Amino acid sequence: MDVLVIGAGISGLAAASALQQHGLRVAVLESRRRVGGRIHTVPVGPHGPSVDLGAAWIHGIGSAQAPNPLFALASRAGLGAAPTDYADAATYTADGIRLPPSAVSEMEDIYNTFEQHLRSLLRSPDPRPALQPLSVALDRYAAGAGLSPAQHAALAFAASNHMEHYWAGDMQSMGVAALDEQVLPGGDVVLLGGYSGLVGALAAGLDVRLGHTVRHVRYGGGAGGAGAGAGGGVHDAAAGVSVTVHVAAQPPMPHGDSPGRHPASDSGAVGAGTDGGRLLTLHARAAVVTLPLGVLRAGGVGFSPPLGASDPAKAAAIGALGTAVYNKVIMCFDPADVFWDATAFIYRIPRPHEAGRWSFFLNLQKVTGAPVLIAFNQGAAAAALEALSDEAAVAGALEALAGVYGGSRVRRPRAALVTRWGSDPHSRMSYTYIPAGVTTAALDDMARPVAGRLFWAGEATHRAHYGTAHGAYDSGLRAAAALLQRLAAEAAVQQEQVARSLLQLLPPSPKQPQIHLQKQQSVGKRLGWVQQQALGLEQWLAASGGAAVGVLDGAGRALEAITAPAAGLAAAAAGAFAVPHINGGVVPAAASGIIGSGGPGDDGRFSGPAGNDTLQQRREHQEQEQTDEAHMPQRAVARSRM
Ligand SMILES: Cc1cc2nc3c(=O)[nH]c(=O)nc-3n(C[C@H](O)[C@H](O)[C@H](O)COP(=O)(O)OP(=O)(O)OC[C@H]3O[C@@H](n4cnc5c(N)ncnc54)[C@H](O)[C@@H]3O)c2cc1C
Repeated sequence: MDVLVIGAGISGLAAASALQQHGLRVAVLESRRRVGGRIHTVPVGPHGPSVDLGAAWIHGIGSAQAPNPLFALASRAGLGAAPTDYADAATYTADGIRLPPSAVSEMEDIYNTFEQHLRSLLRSPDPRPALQPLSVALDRYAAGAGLSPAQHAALAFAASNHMEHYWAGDMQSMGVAALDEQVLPGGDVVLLGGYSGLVGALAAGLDVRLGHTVRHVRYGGGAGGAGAGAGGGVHDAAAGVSVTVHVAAQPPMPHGDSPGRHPASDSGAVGAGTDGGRLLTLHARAAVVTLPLGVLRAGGVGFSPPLGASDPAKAAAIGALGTAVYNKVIMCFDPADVFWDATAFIYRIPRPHEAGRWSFFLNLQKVTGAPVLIAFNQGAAAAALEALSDEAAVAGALEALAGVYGGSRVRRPRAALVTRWGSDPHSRMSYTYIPAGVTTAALDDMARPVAGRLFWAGEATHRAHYGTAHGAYDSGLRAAAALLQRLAAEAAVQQEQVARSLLQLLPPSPKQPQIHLQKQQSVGKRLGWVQQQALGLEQWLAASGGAAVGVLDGAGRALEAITAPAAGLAAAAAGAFAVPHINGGVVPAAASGIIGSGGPGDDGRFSGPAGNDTLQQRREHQEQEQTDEAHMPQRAVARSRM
C-alpha cells in the first residue's frame, strides 16, 4: 500500500481520489459504517423526504471563473441545488410579535457596521484586539458607539444570528480572529437530494474500509522531514507508517447505519475491542490523517512518536482550537399541517435566559418543497440539547414555535430527527471555531505535515475556509498534493542515487559501450524499480561531450532525465560533475566517486575501485560523499522531465 487515508469524510475522500488518480495504491480507513463523516443525508421517518444531519449548504457557489469546487463537483454529478436567501425571513420576538421590515433593516445596519469595526481590528498592527472574545468586543463597541440598550440588544441578537449560527461557538467563547477567513461569492445553495450525493460521487472506485477504527499511528521520518530521527519504538522509520486498526466484527453496511440506531450517533462502531472485532496493523509509505479535531483532542488515537514531540505547535493547536457543537431538530409535518410562515427562514429573538436557543429555523418547504422545519441550536445550547431525549428536544422546539405562532396553531410533526454531534464518538464536535486568545495561524499548525510521513487534512486544517465542507474538500486536495510532492522528491533522490550508481559503471573512456550498457541494465534490474533508458545511455556514451541518463519507473514511464553539463564526461573525469538534487538544487560530487571502472558482479556486488562493497554499502559511501562534498563549488546542471 502506498498511502493510508484515515477517515472517509469529504477531506479523506478528496485526498484518496486525487492520490489514486496519480497512480498510488490507497486505502481509506473509516470507523463508521458509512462514508461521509459529518455529511450524512437520511430520510425523516419512513418514506420521508431526505434531509442533511450535517452539512447542508454549499457556502458561496463562487463565480464562473472560480467556482466553489463542491458546486462544480455537484454540477458534474448532476445534483440539483436551490439557493437560500437569508433576507427571506420572518423575525419574531419570543412572544410572537413580528418585527417590521424597518426594524429588521435597522438591526442589520447596526450589525454590518459592527462587523466592519471587527474587520478593522484584524488589520490593526496591535494583535491584542483580535484575541478578545466577541462578546467583549461587542459590548465595547456598543459603549463606544453610544448604542441605546435597545440597539445593543438588537446588535446582540443579530450578531448571534450571523456569528453563532455560522461558527457555532458562543459569543463569549469565540474570538474576533474568527472573522479572519474568506467567504466565497455567489450566495449559498442547498443540495436538493442532500449532501451525501457528493460524497457518494467522490467515494466511487475507492478502496474504503468501513468499520476500521484507527487506534495507533506509528511513523518514521523521511529524509529531511520534521521530526526525522525521533524514536519510533519498534517501527522502522524508513518503512513509512504503520497503522493499528480495530476492525469491527459486524460486517460493514455500505449504505448507512443499522436500522433502529440513531443515524447521527453511529455509537456502536468505536468499540474497545469487546465486540469480538480484531486488531490489524497496516503499513504504507505515508498517511493522510483527517481525524476531526474533537477525536484528536480526545486522545483515542495514539501517535508514535507523540505529536507533542514531533510537532509541538500542532499538539498545542489541537488543544487550543474550539470544537463547536451545532445540532438540528428536524421535524417533518403532514403537508396539510404546515403552520409557519412561507419565508425561507424564521428568526426568533430568544428570552434572556435562553442563550440563543431556538432562535433560528429553516423552512425546507420554501427551499425544496418538503414540509420540514429545522431548528438549529449552537454552542452551549446545542451541547445541552444532547442530554435530552428526542421527545424532549422536539417538545422544546414546538414550545418555542408556540410562543411565536400561538399554541393552537402549532401541530406535532409526524417524524423527527435530533442530531447529537458533540457526543458522536467519530467526530465529538460539529466543526472548528476560533476561540478567544487564538488566531487562525493555529489552523496552519494543524495542516503542517509531520516527519514527511503524516499529511493532514480536514476542515480544522484550512485557514481560509475552516469549518466548511468545501474547506475540508480543498484541504484533502492540498494534503494529496503535498504528499505527491514529497514522494516525488524522495523518488528524485533515489533516482539520483541510481544515476550515481549507473555513472559509476561507465568506462574511463567510452570505447566499449555495449559491455557497460549490459552492466547497467543488470543494475537496473537488480534495483527492481528502475531501468536505465538505453537510448539516453547510448547517447551519453557516444557523445562523451554531455548527454543524458534517463530513468524509467517500473511501468516504463519516464521519471527523470539527468543531463550532464556540456563538458560531460570530460568534465566529470576532471572532477567537477554535478547531479540534480531535489527542488532544483544540485549535489556536487567528485569525479573520483562517480566515474569508476567497476561494475556489478553476478552476486550483485560491485567490483572496481571501491572494492567489493555491496550496492547498499556503495550507496552509503555515496551519501557520505554527498555530505562531505556539500561545500564544493557547483557546476551548472540541467534537469529535464522526459
Ligand atoms: C450539524 C452540522 C452542520 C453543518 N453545516 C455545514 C454547512 O451547511 N456547510 C458546510 O460547508 N459545512 C457544514 N458543516 C461542516 C462540514 O460538515 C464539515 O466541515 C465537513 O464535513 C468535515 O469534513 P472532514 O472530512 O474534515 O471531517 P469528517 O467528515 O468528520 O471526516 C472524518 C472521518 O474520520 C472518521 N473517523 C473518526 N475517528 C476515526 C478513527 N479512529 N479511525 C478511522 N476513522 C475515524 C469519521 O467517522 C469521519 O468519517 C456542518 C457540520 C455539522 C456537524
